[in-house]
Amino acid sequence: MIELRNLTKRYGDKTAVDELSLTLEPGTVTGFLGPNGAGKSTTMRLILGLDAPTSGTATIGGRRYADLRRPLRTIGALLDAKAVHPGRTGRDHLRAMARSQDLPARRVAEVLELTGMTAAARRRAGTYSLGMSQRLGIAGALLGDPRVLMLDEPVNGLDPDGVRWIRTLLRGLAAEGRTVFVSSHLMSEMEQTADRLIVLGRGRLVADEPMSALLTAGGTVVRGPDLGPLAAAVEAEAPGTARWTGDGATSTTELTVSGRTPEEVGALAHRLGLPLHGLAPAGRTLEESYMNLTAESIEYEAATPAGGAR
Ligand SMILES: Nc1ncnc2c1ncn2[C@@H]1O[C@H](COP(=O)(O)OP(=O)(O)OP(=O)(O)O)[C@@H](O)[C@H]1O
Repeated sequence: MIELRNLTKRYGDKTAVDELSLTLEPGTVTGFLGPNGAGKSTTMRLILGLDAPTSGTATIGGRRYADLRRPLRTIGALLDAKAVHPGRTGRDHLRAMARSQDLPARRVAEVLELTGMTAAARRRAGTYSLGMSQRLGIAGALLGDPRVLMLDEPVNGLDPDGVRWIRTLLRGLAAEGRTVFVSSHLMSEMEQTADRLIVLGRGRLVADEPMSALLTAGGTVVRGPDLGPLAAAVEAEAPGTARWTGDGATSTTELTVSGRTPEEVGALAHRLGLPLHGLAPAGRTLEESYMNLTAESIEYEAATPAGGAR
């Protein structure tokens, strides 16, 4: 179990993590999402004691990382797959890790097998592709057979086969009663892997929900050639509930209206005499729910293309 209590990290006047309180439970895969710069990696570094919190605490099974005698037996982590000595073979890297934690050498062969890295184990890590480095990183995280796994973007660089493999692996680890905490930007992947989602925005908790709740989040997506009057009418009645969500690539605009059913939005469009091309409940995919949740907290946003929907 991982517990964060009012965890805060400031770099100068930048607050990377802001009063974050969470409990991550055994037996579940918890997904960690948020826009670039939201503070996900910083949170993970604070849990591993790689950075000191400005205030608040992060504990694993009730103890700070620094107080764990053999940390790899308690928590396995993958933060940066390329943080391996390039001149060392994958096997030597894992052997050194195993020795430092008094783990039996046979465990190295086991995790190499588990991650499909046996054949590449005698090659130098510097020659590995990103996907192979990710696998080696996961092998390292599993080495101590820990009850808690924490992985930062583990599917980054993996081929479709690898993506499916890690999904099955993480689900299996949670089914064994382990605590699995995993960040990703791949919504469709998270939708299939995580039981619970934690969304961070500008260092703060934006949402902490079971996946099932996020996938059935209310609201309506409406599409049509000219939804400006509809957006204005919705905003006049309930400010902050209408949001342009189309990509601006076609002449059809798309509006997401929170807190209203398709029937209500359809009736309003009818009263305004607006033609519609589509009307459907919102939040049916994780990506839609996520975009709604993080709209306010995106720091690094690309400009909408000229003539776009915004
Ligand atoms: N060592 C540091 N010194 C100064 N600022 C930092 C440092 N580490 C992180 N930050 C800042 O803290 C904020 C959070 O960064 P962090 O890397 O935790 O975000 P993230 O959610 O992991 O982003 P991404 O999805 O892009 O990986 C950013 O504004 C970042 O610039």
